[in-house]
Amino acid sequence: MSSEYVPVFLPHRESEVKETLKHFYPIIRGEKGLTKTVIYDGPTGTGKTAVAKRILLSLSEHASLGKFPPLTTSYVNAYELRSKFSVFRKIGEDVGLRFPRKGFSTHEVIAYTFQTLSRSGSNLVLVVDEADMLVRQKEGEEVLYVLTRVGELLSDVNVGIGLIVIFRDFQVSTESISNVGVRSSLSSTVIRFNPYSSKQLADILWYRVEKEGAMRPGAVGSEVIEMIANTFGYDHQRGGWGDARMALKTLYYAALRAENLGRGVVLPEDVREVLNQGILPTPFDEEEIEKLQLHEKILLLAITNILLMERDKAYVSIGDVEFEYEDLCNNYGIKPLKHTSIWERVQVLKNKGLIDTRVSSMDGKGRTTQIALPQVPEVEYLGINRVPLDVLKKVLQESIEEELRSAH
Ligand SMILES: Nc1ncnc2c1ncn2[C@@H]1O[C@H](COP(=O)(O)OP(=O)(O)OP(=O)(O)O)[C@@H](O)[C@H]1O
Repeated sequence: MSSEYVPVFLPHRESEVKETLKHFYPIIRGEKGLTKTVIYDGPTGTGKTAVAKRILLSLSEHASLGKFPPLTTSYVNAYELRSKFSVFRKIGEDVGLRFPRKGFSTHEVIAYTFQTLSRSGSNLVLVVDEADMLVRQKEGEEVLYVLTRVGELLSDVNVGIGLIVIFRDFQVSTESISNVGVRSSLSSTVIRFNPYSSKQLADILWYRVEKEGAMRPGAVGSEVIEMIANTFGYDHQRGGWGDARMALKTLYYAALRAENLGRGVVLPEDVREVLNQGILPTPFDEEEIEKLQLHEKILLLAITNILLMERDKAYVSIGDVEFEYEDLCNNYGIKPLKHTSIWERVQVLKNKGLIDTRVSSMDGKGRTTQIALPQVPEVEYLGINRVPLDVLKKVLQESIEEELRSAH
């Protein structure tokens, strides 16, 4: 049930898998000297990463059995690897090379990596996840530039590259790309991942329970599955999240509750309790929060603290957030970041779907950025619509303290 798990079965995403493979066919067949790019675009929890990772796993399994010409696969997460050097070092590692942190230039890492692939006659299928982060910086644009033009940039290299670039909001992200070459190389095939309907979420939950063996057979019934699927399913008229991650996490927490109470069966009551306490039906997934960098956690805690103090407000100003953030840094005994870095981190949190921002004009005083936490979806039959701020606060505090402890 972990977000990191790559499911074997991906119901309702068969056509996306098929379309990607069709596009990559020349690369899989061993053709050299070309890059085939596919863009995945869609909101959070719609299966983009799961599909991409499943494709990598299947391709590398087939290649290792000798069913295809040699093929290397690689996955990079642009959010976790924030520099051009780290991205290419990870690709190099997946190719089987080891680069120390110091001593190699980015260009050398790129050259060695692709020369090694070329010499071994292998093609590369690469996933670049969370690319929204990448294209915000010039360095990030360069990553895509290099990947789409390896053949031109390195004359002694002859490889075929299949590239999946994953965006949460492709249109908005590409507007910020300044390099015309990068922009045109991304104007290729775009596969759109739509939010899941209730019916689709129910299938996904059933597959996870029965086919992937996440739970003991009989531990969960259709009432529970439908309750969760209906809560998070997307509908054209009603809207909704359509997010499989939230649906799976809710089932997971409901099962944990049942287990803690010594019960072998998940009941609607467990689901209701999870939704009521707001343990998860928001993007505030503990696994996601753990992955944030220290200052992002502190910023999120600052936003949470202000919202807890001013419960009638939905939005807080970035100025207030900065004050609270500096106070927290002082309390934790660490140096706060400067204004522009804070701004960048706010964009990171926004990109991760952890906060919403809007720009408002303050009676002639100029424009200011306002920040909010996304709301829990309206769950009519439960009458809930609130963000679990105290839960979030506790998770953040524990995570920050743990990180500071382990740094000492
Ligand atoms: N069709 C599906 N079948 C089974 N599990 C799925 C399916 N779609 C998504 N999931 C599961 O839902 C969770 C979220 O999916 P995933 O991480 O792929 O979403 P995403 O679109 O990449 O989201 P994000 O933009 O937040 O990274 C994962 O645990 C994944 O395994």
